[in-house]
Amino acid sequence: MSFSSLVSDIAFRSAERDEVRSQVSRAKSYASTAATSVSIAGDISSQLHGGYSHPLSRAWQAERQLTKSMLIYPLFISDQPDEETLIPSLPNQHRRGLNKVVPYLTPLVEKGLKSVILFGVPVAPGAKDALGTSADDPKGPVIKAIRLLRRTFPDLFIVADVCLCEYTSHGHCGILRDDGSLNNTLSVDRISDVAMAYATAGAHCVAPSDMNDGRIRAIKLKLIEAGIAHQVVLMSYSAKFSGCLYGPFRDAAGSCPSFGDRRCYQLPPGGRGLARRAITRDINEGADIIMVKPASQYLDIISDAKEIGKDLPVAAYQVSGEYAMIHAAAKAGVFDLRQMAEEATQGILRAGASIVVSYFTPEFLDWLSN
Ligand SMILES: NCc1[nH]cc(CCC(=O)O)c1CC(=O)O
Ligand SMILES: [Zn+2]
Ligand SMILES: [Zn+2]
Repeated sequence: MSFSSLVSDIAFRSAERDEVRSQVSRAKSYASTAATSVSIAGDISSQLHGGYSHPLSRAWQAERQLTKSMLIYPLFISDQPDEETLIPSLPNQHRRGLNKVVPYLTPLVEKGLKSVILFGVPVAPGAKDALGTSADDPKGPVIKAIRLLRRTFPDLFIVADVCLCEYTSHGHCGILRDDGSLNNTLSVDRISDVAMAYATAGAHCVAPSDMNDGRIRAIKLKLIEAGIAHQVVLMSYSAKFSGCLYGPFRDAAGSCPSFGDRRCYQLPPGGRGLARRAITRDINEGADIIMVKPASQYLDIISDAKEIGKDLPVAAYQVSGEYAMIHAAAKAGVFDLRQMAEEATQGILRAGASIVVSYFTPEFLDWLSN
């Protein structure tokens, strides 16, 4: 150290010491009058930095820390057993046939993967019709995958997404009337049959994402009637908003509607009140878990869900568009991928979720220690 820098260092230190001394004396005099003065007490409590000066004390600031058991990983199961196709708009994610799924999952399960959610992708010609018949085909990809995964990975928690859009020729999430609108009664009947087929095949959890009115009640009643309600979790996509964030998923699942859109059954992005009503309704109809989707654009809805359903776990689906956006921005040098993935997830947990459906799950298995 040169003489001049030593001098300035000493000067700095003594200035620092003076500052500390004056802080202490200020704090003492404030403390003696604190009982009578709110603003003075406020000055003492303005000293926050000490509370999070260590990595551990920083971690303690979060109500919930992400752990591997909070993550559900979405899988696209093709009806072509040997298929393994990269989905261009969904970085690093593939459509896989049954023969490719187990080799892919084995190392992930070893790293602590706890749960997957299954989406069927029928690509065989003629696999789609107006009623979505292939959704609960016992030889279809989802039912076969449920059985295979239960057998191969006894500790893996299997969620089956329940919807018709991947299986209908028109790509809508239910059965249509002649005028192209959803026939709610027929749709609910069909959706609840599909949920039952997945539950009987061994899914630990069925998750209807169709947004037809009354499907939670219908599914719960069928589960009760069949005597399996005690062993199947019913997770409702209660607050599912329409918008532009499902694009890559629709590429992956081939479920883009052939006409119209999903605005009549998915919620309008501004519909906070409607979301609250849907959440309340689904709780009353027997949902065990409430899901909000998308996640980062709807953090207020996640927090509403936690407030309305105090006694239920809340799940958030960080959807394909959110995931693709983070990848694109990271690639453009806007931020570091890992840091953003962690920050987005932290926001989702902070809002009130304790379950996160995320395409980042394989990365988190590497990044997390528990
Ligand atoms: N009912 C279909 C369904 N189930 C899950 C997603 C979206 C998941 C994602 O974007 O990652 C969708 C898309 C949609 O409603 O079009
Ligand atoms: Zn679906
Ligand atoms: Zn659907």
